[in-house]
Amino acid sequence: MITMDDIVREGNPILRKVAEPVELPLTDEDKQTLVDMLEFIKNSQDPEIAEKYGLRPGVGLAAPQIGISKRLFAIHATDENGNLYSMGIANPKVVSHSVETNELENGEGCLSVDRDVPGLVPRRARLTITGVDHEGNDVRMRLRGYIAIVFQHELDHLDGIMFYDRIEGLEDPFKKPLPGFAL
Ligand SMILES: OCN(O)CCCc1ccccc1
Ligand code: NI
Repeated sequence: MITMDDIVREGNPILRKVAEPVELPLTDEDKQTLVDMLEFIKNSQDPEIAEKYGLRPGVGLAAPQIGISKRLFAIHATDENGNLYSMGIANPKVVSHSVETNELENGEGCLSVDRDVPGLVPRRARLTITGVDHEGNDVRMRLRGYIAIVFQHELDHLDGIMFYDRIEGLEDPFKKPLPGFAL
């Protein structure tokens, strides 16, 4: 089972890589990765299991966070209407999105970030994504509200983007100092 020891923390370059698409149909290995990530997220939300194994609760997990630079992530989250999204997705693609943005009023966090980084994280209010789920089925989902935000947090991980990169006016804490002559 995946535990916090398997979760890569900020500073590890894998979190800044653009992850590779996976071959289709899904290999058994990639299916297992999605199943393992989904199991971790469910475990992290179970008070007993989370307590027993010291898991930090999360609603999503992207493969780069467990050291696998592939376009795979898993989500186990309930939206404002009580709809549960519990799935693994391979090669997710945003096929359309709103101009309108939305953000969680308390900002975001990340299992790969062991510190609080306050600030609003602007995200698309609505988006349509396609992909392949952990059972190999094609999926197409129109997302809005909380679940749209969760999906975008995970999608960003596949492109090497961390939530704090999107906080207005926050200098990227890991930006390399520019050579002397640059402003
Ligand atoms: O990448 C997953 N992760 O680090 C766990 C937290 C996910 C998450 C947290 C706040 C808002 C959206 C998504
Ligand atoms: Ni994250």
